[in-house]
Order: sequence, then structure tokens, then C-alpha cells
Amino acid sequence: MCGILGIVGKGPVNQALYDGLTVLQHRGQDAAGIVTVDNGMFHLRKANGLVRDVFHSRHMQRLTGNFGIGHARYPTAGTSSSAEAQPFYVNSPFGIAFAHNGNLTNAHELADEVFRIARRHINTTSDSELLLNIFAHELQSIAGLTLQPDDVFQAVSRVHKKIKGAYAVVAAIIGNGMVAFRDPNGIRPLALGKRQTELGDEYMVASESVALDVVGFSFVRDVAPGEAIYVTEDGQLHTRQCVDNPSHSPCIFEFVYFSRPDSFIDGISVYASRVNMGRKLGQKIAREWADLDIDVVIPIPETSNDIALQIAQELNLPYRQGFVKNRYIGRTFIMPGQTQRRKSVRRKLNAISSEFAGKNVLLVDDSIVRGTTSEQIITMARESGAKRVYFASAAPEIRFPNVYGIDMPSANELIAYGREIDEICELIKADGLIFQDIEDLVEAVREENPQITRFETSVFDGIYITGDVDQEYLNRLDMLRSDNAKQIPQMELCNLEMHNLDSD
Ligand SMILES: O=P(O)(O)OC[C@H]1O[C@H](OP(=O)(O)OP(=O)(O)O)[C@H](O)[C@@H]1O
Ligand SMILES: NC(=O)CC[C@H](N)C(=O)O
Ligand SMILES: [Mg+2]
Repeated sequence: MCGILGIVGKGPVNQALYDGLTVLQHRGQDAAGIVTVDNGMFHLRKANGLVRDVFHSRHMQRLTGNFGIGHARYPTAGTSSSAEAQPFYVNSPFGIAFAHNGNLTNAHELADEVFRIARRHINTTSDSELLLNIFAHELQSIAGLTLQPDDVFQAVSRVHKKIKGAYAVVAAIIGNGMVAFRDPNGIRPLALGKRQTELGDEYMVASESVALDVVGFSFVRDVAPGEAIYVTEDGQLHTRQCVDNPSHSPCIFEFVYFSRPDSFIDGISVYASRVNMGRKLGQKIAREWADLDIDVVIPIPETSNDIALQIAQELNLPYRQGFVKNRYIGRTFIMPGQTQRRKSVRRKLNAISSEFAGKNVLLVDDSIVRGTTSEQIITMARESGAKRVYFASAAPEIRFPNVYGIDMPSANELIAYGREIDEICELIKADGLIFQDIEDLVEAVREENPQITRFETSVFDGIYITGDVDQEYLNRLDMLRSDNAKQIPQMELCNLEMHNLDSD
């Protein structure tokens, strides 16, 4: 679930792009990149690592210009090679830098087409490089010497017809402007912001509204599913719907886990949706576990904090912070391998024994995916002296792989795959386990914007809204991207793009 952003400003944008990326860091911890445009030239800095490690002052000084885009990566296709860090670049037409959040489900077929029809070479295994080349090819076949808004919108319409899957995209086109678009189902989020200055209006797009807040742009609206935004280098905004029948089915996992609580996505406060999840799950616990003697509700930091507080209120029980989070360790679920994920849980969370000693505790998490966190946390609670440990998950059982930008490629790695609740409970060694019902989860999020009638919920129900995902596809994905597959050493890919500002 990468983070993307772009700004067409009236003054230097390097610091704003950097600041925006730091607040989108929770969407991708593997690599970061910024491209700025200055005087008809691109300046690029990208590398593996966190935003604060990738950009040093010497890079920032050279990222000059009033227009640029940025990306924080969490790989869901290809490899973790630094050559697949984004933004990507092609020199024709015009010179395009490109950042993508999401995952294409027909990348396999497209790779062949890009070569056969467009005679374009792709030098990495990234679906985003493919997407860029498809966009560039369509733009090339439409545009004259100068790019008109119509050309941009026509190219995006053609791209929508060719590609399948989930995508929110931002591109910088030299000499022209910034293009951003969102897939026809609106699976991945994208927000538009504006700032008025004495020199004229500045525009910004970002995966989450929190990036607009922090950089000082006001939220204008969400980019609609299928819509494209074109902001010329001199700050003229053009927008157009580029598909005939858009549907709006945002990814529900953005609300469960991915997004920051202070973001609004598609008119929904992420925070409020989590509070609603807590209310619904609290009510279910009160109904089904009325005879349980729970003493205290304890969240598993960080994402579940708001959910657990609401559960405690519903149950009229004390809410206590029983675990302390090491603020220097990132999110464990989006780390690349199971060994690293396992080790990081223990490094990240430590128990305050007095909160557990002699008590029956209800631990709350937003979700149980591989079970890495829950199993270790329950052991820690017991070692700290808890009498009984009950566990509640604000998301239902996750039984199906994700193909739209969350790296859950293999059903076998999911703890709930092929298991009933009592089996999962036994595996994580809890005294009781309860999951949110899918209807309640959907309702918890929908309550905040009833106009949205459908969410992308495939990890819970196996229904893939793009209609192109079958068992053969899932088998291939498993073969390519399961944790076992990723352990096979891969050749480091070469970065054949424009000069990347030095890393020394
Ligand atoms: O069952 P698992 O495979 O362990 O995955 C689920 C856990 O991973 C996430 O936490 P993470 O540490 O990524 O981030 P957080 O600090 O935002 O909660 C999520 O909040 C759950 O705690
Ligand atoms: N999480 C994402 O949005 C990933 C984008 C793209 N598929 C990549 O792997 O780089
Ligand atoms: Mg967590």
C-alpha cells in the first residue's frame, strides 16, 4: 500500500514533498523517492529505506523546482530491488516521471503487449514500470508537440481500458504538468488539495488527506474513481471522468489498518470508522461473551488503540495501555519477510507486567493476518502473569489473498485459511477468540458515508471486484510472491533510468 503525492507549486516543492512523504511513511517502509522538475529537467533521488534515511541535505538541495512527485514503497509486485523504487521514468513522450499505488492484475499479459505493440522495453519486474509505459505509449500516439488537456484525458481513458486492478497514479510530464488518476473502482485512495498564494493557486494530490494537512494545503475533494486530474505547470486545473461506468468500491482494509486515523478517505473519517468498529465488536462481545469475567481491555498498539477504547466503553470495563510500543520500530505487517516480521513484534512491543498480573485480559487488534502478532502477544501477556487471555479482532477472518496492493499473496500464509475459529484460537493460544462479522465491519465504515454502497472486501469473502481473478491467477501469484518464493536469491536489477542523485 504505497504512498504517492505530487505538487504543482509557485515556489520550491522539495521540502513539502519530503514532509508529505514522512506522513505517508506508514503506507510503505521499503523505499522512497522524489522527482522534481526545474527548467525542463528532472532531478531524481530514490533508494531503499525510510524517507529520513533516503534524503540527506545534499539531495534536498539538488531537488530544485516548483513541481514534483514522490513515492513511499511497500512492494506488492516484482522485487524489493532499489531499481524498483519509484518514481519511474521514461524519456518519451516529453519525459515522464511516474508513481503508482496499487497492483495490476493483468500485468502478465500487458508485459507481452507493451513489447509487441509499443516496442517498449521494461527492465524490471515492477507492474508500475509497465503501467508507466502503457500510459506513455497512449500519450505518444495521441499528443502533438504540445500536450492539450484533451490528449491527457484520452490517454487516461485508453489506459483504463487496457489495465486491470487497483491504481492511484501521479505523473510529472516535462514542459506540461501533473497528471493524476484513480482506477474505475476507486480501490486505492487519492485526494486533491489546493493552496492559495499571492502568485496563484498551488495544487497537490496525495494518497491520504493527512499529507495535505501537514504540508498546508486544504482538502478540496477525493479524486473520483476513473477520474483524471491535469494541472498544467503554470497552475491551471483540468479534470475529467475517463470511464463510462465507474463504480465506487474503496478497499475496506484502508480503514481497518492501512490509513492514518486522522485521514479522510472518500468522505469517511478513518478514526470515526475505527470507533464504529469498536462499538460493533463491543456489542457482539456483550452478546456472545456475557458470562466471561473480563477485568480489563488492552489494545495491541498502534492501530487498534481507538478500536479497543470504544470496546472498553461498550463493555463498561477499564481500558489500559498494557504494551509499550518502541517508537523507532515501524509497522511489522508491511515488513518484507516472515523472519523479520516475527523478530520485530518482540522488539516493537513490551508488556507492563503490572497491567496483566492476576487479571483476565481482553486483547484487541484491528486484524489477524498471519497471526505473527497475536501469537507472540498472548505469550507475553501470560508471561506477565495474566490469568486468562481473550482476543478480539476488529476485522473478520482473513482467508483470501489480496491482489490490489496489499502484500498477502498466499492463502497458505494466512492463519485463518482453511481453519475455523476454535482452531485459530488454539494456534494463537488464546482462552477465547472473537472476530467482527463482515456485515458489521462494512456497516461501521459505511455509516460515515452511506453513499458508498460497496467496498472491496476480497480478503474476507474472496470476491474480486475486477472480475479477472481466478484460481489460476492466485496460484501464479502464490508461486511468485509467497514468503518461500521471496527467499530464492534474486539478481540485483540495474537502474537504467535517469541519473539518481548520489548515495554517498
Ligand atoms: O496477524 P499479523 O500478520 O501479525 O498482522 C496483523 C498485525 O499487523 C499490524 O500491525 P503493525 O505492527 O503492522 O502496525 P501498527 O503499529 O500500525 O499496529 C496490525 O495492526 C496487526 O497488529
Ligand atoms: N503497495 C503498492 O502500492 C505497490 C505498488 C507497486 N505494485 C510496487 O510493488 O511497487
Ligand atoms: Mg498492529
